Amino acid sequence: MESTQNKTRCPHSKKCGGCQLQNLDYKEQLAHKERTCIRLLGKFCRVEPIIGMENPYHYRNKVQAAFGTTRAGRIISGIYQSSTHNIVAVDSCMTEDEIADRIIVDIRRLLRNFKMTTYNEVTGRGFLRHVLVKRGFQTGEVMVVLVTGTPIFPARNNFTRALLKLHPEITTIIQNVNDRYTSMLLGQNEKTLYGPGYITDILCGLRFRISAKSFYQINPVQTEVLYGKAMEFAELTGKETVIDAYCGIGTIGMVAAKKAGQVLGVEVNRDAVRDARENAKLNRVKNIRFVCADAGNFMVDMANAGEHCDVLFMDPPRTGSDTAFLSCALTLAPRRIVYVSCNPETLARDLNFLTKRGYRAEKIQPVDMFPHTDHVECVVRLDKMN
Ligand SMILES: C[S@@+](CC[C@H](N)C(=O)[O-])C[C@H]1O[C@@H](n2cnc3c(N)ncnc32)[C@H](O)[C@@H]1O
Repeated sequence: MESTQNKTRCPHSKKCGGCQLQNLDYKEQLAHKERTCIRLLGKFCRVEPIIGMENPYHYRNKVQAAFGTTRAGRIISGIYQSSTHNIVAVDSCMTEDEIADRIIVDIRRLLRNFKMTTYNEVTGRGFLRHVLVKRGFQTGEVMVVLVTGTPIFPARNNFTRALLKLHPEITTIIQNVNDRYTSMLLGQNEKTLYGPGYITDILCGLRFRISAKSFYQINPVQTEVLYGKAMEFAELTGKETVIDAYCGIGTIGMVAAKKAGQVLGVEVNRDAVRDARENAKLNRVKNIRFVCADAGNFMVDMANAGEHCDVLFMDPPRTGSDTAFLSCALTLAPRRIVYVSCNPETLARDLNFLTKRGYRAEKIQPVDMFPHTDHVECVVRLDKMN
């Protein structure tokens, strides 16, 4: 009988805790996720077989590493041990982009060469806290964000030059200052040290600009599968008024705009909305506009103004949506809701609300966006009952 152990079992797994399913082979992981979806969502309608990846390794286009110094004075970089601020030294990870991992290792080496320090969260002293790397898998463009505890960057130009010499594939370098005692990775202030301050990537045939603080799906291969299902479920004919709620940089709305009358995107993150507006221009999409607002407040305003919507796409964060949003969605009464979710538990809660108030779940499609972890993405089609 074939072993159920994953052949590339990770040496850091016990301390890191990020890949909860890495001891199962990939087929078993998919079966496990499918069972979770059926347990949580099966009461709403049939759950389709999960769509997995052909190559479920190094799929993450966004990699972040915490930097610190051991008691012996050695600089380390890696991942926080789950639920702690202890850094587990990791140079490569089976889920992360390999180019991004190599850049982070070289930044660590450069710190030593430049005699630069790492930030100490307890004393509030020191320089480098985190490094964030984002790579456009289609374009090859690479963003490096150096998150520092202080705005003062002594050897800035020489450091930037040395990094670019080692990694000419880097297209932009940003310094982000985060001097607060917080678990948030990025601070408010950022300064572009090299390049345009953003990268672009191509998804579903469209080009998207991505800033440091904007959300972009971390597995672009499966995102195309996910969005493909979302569009299939929406069954747009070219005439509809569509809302893309929690729209990020406008990806779902822009794909939908090709087949809709008009699209309105709403997103709370200002940088993401700026990206979304630029993305509409970049792709010459004229039938879309974006509003920077809390999605719940936006829906209340839409409902109060008696606005109309045929199809509502919603893709909230892991916490799911809220009652203000869902109640006003009922008032707007779109004939179809396409709900994209990265958390089947909050999805079940929100489906419970909607299916008790006039909507029926017609299709549920799990997509594996996060191999080796226990996270699973789903797209659901809900139709309004007459
Ligand atoms: C899971 S992401 C989805 C983004 C986009 N649909 C995509 O596929 O790339 C959720 C987005 O919701 C935004 N968000 C979180 N809370 C929000 C709120 N209360 N109102 C509007 N947007 C919110 C986040 O900034 C993030 O961009």
